[in-house]
Amino acid sequence: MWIPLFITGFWNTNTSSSHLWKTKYTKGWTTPLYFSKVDKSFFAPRLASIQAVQGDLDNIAPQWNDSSLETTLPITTNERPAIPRQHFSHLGDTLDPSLMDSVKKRKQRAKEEPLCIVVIGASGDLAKKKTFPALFSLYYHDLLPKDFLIVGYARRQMTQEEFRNSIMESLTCRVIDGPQCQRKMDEFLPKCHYMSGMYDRTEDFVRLDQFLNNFEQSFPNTRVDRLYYLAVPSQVFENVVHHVHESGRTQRGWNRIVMEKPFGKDITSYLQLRNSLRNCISEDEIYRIDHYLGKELVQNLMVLRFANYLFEPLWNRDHIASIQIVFKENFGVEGRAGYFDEYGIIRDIMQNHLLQVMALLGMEQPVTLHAEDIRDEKVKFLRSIRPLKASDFVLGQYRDRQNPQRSYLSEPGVMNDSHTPTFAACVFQVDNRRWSGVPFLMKAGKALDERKAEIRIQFQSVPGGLFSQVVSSHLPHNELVIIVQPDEAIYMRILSKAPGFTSRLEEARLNLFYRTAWEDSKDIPDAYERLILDVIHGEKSLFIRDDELEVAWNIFTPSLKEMEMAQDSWKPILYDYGGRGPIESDYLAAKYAVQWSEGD
Ligand SMILES: NC(=O)C1=CN([C@@H]2O[C@H](COP(=O)(O)OP(=O)(O)OC[C@H]3O[C@@H](n4cnc5c(N)ncnc54)[C@H](OP(=O)(O)O)[C@@H]3O)[C@@H](O)[C@H]2O)C=CC1
Ligand SMILES: O=C1O[C@H](COP(=O)(O)O)[C@@H](O)[C@H](O)[C@H]1O
Repeated sequence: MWIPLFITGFWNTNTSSSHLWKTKYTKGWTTPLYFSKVDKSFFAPRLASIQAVQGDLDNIAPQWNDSSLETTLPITTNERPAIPRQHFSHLGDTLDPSLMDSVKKRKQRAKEEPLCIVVIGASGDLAKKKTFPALFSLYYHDLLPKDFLIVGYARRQMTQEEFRNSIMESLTCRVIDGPQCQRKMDEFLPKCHYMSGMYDRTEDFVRLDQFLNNFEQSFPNTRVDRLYYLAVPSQVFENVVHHVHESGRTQRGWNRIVMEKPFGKDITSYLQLRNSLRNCISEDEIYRIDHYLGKELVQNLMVLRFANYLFEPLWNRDHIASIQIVFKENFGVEGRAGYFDEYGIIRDIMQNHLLQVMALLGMEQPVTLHAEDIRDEKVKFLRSIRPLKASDFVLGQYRDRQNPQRSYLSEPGVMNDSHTPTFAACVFQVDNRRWSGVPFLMKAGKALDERKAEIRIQFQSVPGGLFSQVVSSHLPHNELVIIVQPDEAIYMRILSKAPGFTSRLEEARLNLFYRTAWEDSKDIPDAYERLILDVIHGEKSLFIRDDELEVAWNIFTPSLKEMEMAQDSWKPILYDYGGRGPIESDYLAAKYAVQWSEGD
């Protein structure tokens, strides 16, 4: 049985949502969607969710009988649906009320318990650009506990005033509302303190502990929690965690430690780090952060795939020709050589952020939305990825011929002959039934032509030559494009007949631009806000489990070792600051009959 379902929307009629089933023809747009072999059990949950969007369940329910299913179902709205941001989690909420009860209780408790937040590496780029602004934003939105204290800790000497000035420079209010914002900043900054100390000196951590104890003592009859945020390179983790364990734990509440990626430099150093940390902290207390998992569009990947009927049947080797995951930044390392030169772009971006995105694109549907089920599926998928060889890569390093001071090699702290790549492109093969033969291409680079993170899913070419007289060359692939940042969007590139007396085919887009589709899209929280809040709530689904990391390092380690062993053969190709990166990355893609298609 084929059932046409018309979803009709328009902007300029008087029909209200209570006319939902009465209006058949309206101005505006009408999209017929055909489903085959469907029955009531297929439609019910989907209509319920269209419904939830409209908040009008009672109008649909009376129409819900077998005869209405066999006819056209016109759904009419008098405005573009404003889908609430929390819609999917709301559906999740109703799925498991007992779980939601415990989550609510945890959130409530977290709000009431005083909290000490210690940012280790507070003098650095991450702390300044992301951690403190996120903490401020949580404060601004009244999401931090009523009583809290923030301590920045690093080796650099700074006065309280210098420290507060340095974080003030990067605080902004997501929702601009002038005086309120300034007032909140004035309240927030005095709660931030700086302490200079070494990462390997017991006395310094004892001093830190005393400072935190003083705060705790103002709350004699309640639990007080501690959150340590490690905004330092991973070679420092072991020392810091050891000292926190020895002299920095509170006995009055929970202790949680957030660690930044990359965790280690390869499989050996990761396992060594993991084993050594296990002597000091439990898996429960560790939050391995990968902030790409907190980005709105990355969060939407599972919804897009599994809450829609449309994509999943096409989501495999029979229909998809290639997948590209691209990260570009239009600025260089800018003072972060202390960290970056040791790690390079593969460990900085690919092994974590982009691989996580790839896992969400490639994994099977999890059994439930619970953290462990999602992470189980990611691990299964990651295990199907063939380990990379050096020859799967093109490496690059930026230089600026006009302004040599901006070249990577001129960065303070970078060795004259550093081979650290600031650009890499590579191709993955996935050995499983769904993806065998589909190349997954990844590209990441600093100092390129623009700042962008995006995913492109290219579908197979249309078979047959129906349009060969209209289009001289091959029909272009349909492409699903997901712009993670900036200007979040999801759109589909399709072919369409140009309007008018012509039979010309032109590329067109089916668009979902967040900025115009959702009124509150300017209020999308930064990934770090979400993730830090999750740490405070003890919610782990967006954090990386240890076995995920182990597999991730297994994929990259063989290539990294090869590059290290034969450094001269794997010298990065120099590319111009502000350009597209080495042309060799185009040749790499061409080997798989793919063209990087960023930019349109
Ligand atoms: N910057 C960003 O946008 C992001 C960074 N990250 C991750 O955060 C971590 C820190 O990155 P970022 O802040 O950019 O790096 P920085 O180079 O700014 O380092 C942060 C701080 O760590 C200390 N530090 C740096 N290098 C060393 C070293 N070799 N040994 C000991 N201490 C060192 C310095 O503090 P001091 O000398 O004062 O002790 C520095 O201020 C990295 O793991 C990175 O992957 C993750 C997401 C985004
Ligand atoms: O983890 C990192 O991410 C940032 C980019 O983060 P984004 O949210 O601005 O895309 C990158 O600059 C940095 O090198 C890296 O460590």
